[in-house]
Amino acid sequence: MDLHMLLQSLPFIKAPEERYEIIGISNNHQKVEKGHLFICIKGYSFDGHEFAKEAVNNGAVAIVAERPLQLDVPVILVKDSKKAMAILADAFYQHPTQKMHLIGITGTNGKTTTSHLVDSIFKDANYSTGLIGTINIKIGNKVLETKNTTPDSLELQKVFYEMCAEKIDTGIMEVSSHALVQGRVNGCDYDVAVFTNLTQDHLDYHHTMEEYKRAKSLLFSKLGNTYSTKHPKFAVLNADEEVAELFAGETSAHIVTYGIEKAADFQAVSITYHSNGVIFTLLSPEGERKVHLPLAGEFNVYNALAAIATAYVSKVPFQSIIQSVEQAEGVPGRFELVNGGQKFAVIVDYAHTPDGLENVLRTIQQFADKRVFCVVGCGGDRDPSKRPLMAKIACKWATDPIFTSDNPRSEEPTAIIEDMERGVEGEQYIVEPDRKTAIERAIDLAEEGDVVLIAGKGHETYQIIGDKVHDFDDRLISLHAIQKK
Ligand SMILES: CC(=O)N[C@H]1[C@@H](OP(=O)(O)OP(=O)(O)OC[C@H]2O[C@@H](n3ccc(=O)[nH]c3=O)[C@H](O)[C@@H]2O)O[C@H](CO)[C@@H](O)[C@@H]1O[C@H](C)C(=O)N[C@@H](C)C(=O)N[C@H](CCC(=O)O)C(=O)O
Ligand SMILES: Nc1ncnc2c1ncn2[C@@H]1O[C@H](COP(=O)(O)OP(=O)(O)OP(=O)(O)O)[C@@H](O)[C@H]1O
Ligand SMILES: N[C@H](CCC[C@H](N)C(=O)O)C(=O)O
Ligand SMILES: [Mg+2]
Repeated sequence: MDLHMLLQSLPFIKAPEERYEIIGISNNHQKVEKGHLFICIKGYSFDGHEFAKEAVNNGAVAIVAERPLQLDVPVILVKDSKKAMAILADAFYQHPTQKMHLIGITGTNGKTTTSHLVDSIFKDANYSTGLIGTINIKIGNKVLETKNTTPDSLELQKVFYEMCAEKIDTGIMEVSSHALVQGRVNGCDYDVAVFTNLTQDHLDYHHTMEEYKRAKSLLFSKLGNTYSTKHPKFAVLNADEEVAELFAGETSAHIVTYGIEKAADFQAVSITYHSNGVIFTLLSPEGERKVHLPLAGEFNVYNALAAIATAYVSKVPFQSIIQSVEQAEGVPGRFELVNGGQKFAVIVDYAHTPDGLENVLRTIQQFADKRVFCVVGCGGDRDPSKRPLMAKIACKWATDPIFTSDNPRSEEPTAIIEDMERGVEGEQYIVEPDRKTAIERAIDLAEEGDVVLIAGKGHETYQIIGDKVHDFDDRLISLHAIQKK
């Protein structure tokens, strides 16, 4: 694309007089190829401006920067290069999200599960979908690995461009609070924005719940307020969450609600819980309907309601929605049962927040008749204030809590466990910092009728200790332990 044409998307920018053909955009100097535009981002760990020279050596023909740089190629100065990157990426990839139906899902817990439910509903109704989230990115049948739940604007718009090329009609994505604050989703033209819930997490980054709430609200405040040729827009909100009212007030989109406790457009009543699922009556604009959800736990009723409402406002036929929800498959690492022929249940679950852990343990309580083992740790370099809370919840709901490591990252594993122990004075628990040994211990101790919950890492196939990434999969390790037993 011609640089002049590309820069038209940024107002008040002085473009160089010469003409340059831009064949790609990069914000990492290692990914720069000949003919690229390099965007200097001042990040949390590095300052991209310091790599501008190397980017030029690697073939960059122009630079976008926040401060003047002495280089042999044109330097285009902007006030905020992260914001500029989102605008340029959207323009370079020809505004891909304006060409598809786009669904964004935010909230502390349930984004991955809800997005998978929405994805299968659309697929079952013969839509062609793209899915972006924690586990991976899917473009039709193609699967891409990803570092973040929500990629940066450059990667994101490129993925949407590829989706358009593959004739994907519906994009479904998880939108993290980090992404909202960092403008990774600027330029995304959402049709439906979905809110799951808000409970404590990420206070290391957002500092206060007020700030965290404000971050989440951005998905709704921006919905329907930007220029878009796609109408109508919908905000799908959890009526049982206090902040939903605030989000409703901030958007000009249509509001659709779902919930259990309060009256809502899509409400579940007469709920009965079983070990392998939930049966409820759905009250909806289409009338009353009994639903057999094959996923356990009240939290999955919320996820299913959010998915049903999202598909409904997207005009997927109601009959098809319900049929699909009733055949829902579990999401990897979410309440995933490990079966090695043993006489006790082993569940691997991605619960890594106080609310997530409490929900999953409460769900287990509904069917457990004997002991409940809970192997749990907390991630390093993440919100330390959730550590004592998660330990307390483990001791409240499990008969046999075992505190261990999650991904310690740069922190000392025993120091993280000490933080956890501050929440549980006088309680009975086992400490085993080595996660593999902790899992083996729980499985070794478990007897017929017991339940072993292995929480926190779900689908992850690695463990980060220091800056080393080791192969580690809770599901494989527990399966081997069962087989050894
Ligand atoms: C704290 C945080 O959010 N960091 C994110 C941020 O990185 P950053 O701005 O700090 O980038 P940086 O590493 O300082 O680099 C700055 C610039 O220099 C460039 N650079 C850097 C090094 C080099 O050798 N050459 C070079 O050109 C980089 O490409 C970049 O353009 O922007 C990057 C691109 O978007 C993200 O990958 C990165 O996520 C890190 C890996 C991370 O762990 N983030 C977590 C906290 C996160 O975002 N989590 C949420 C999910 C949370 C949830 O559960 O809800 C997520 O969406 O994943
Ligand atoms: N609606 C919900 N409310 C509360 N807890 C939930 C809900 N849905 C799932 N959980 C719990 O939270 C864990 C994570 O669920 P899921 O992966 O769907 O959330 P997420 O929002 O995508 O998380 P992340 O922010 O890490 O990507 C699950 O394993 C389960 O224990
Ligand atoms: N998206 C979350 C995932 C946490 C998963 C847990 N296993 C950990 O590493 O803390 C985060 O980055 O905070
Ligand atoms: Mg997720």
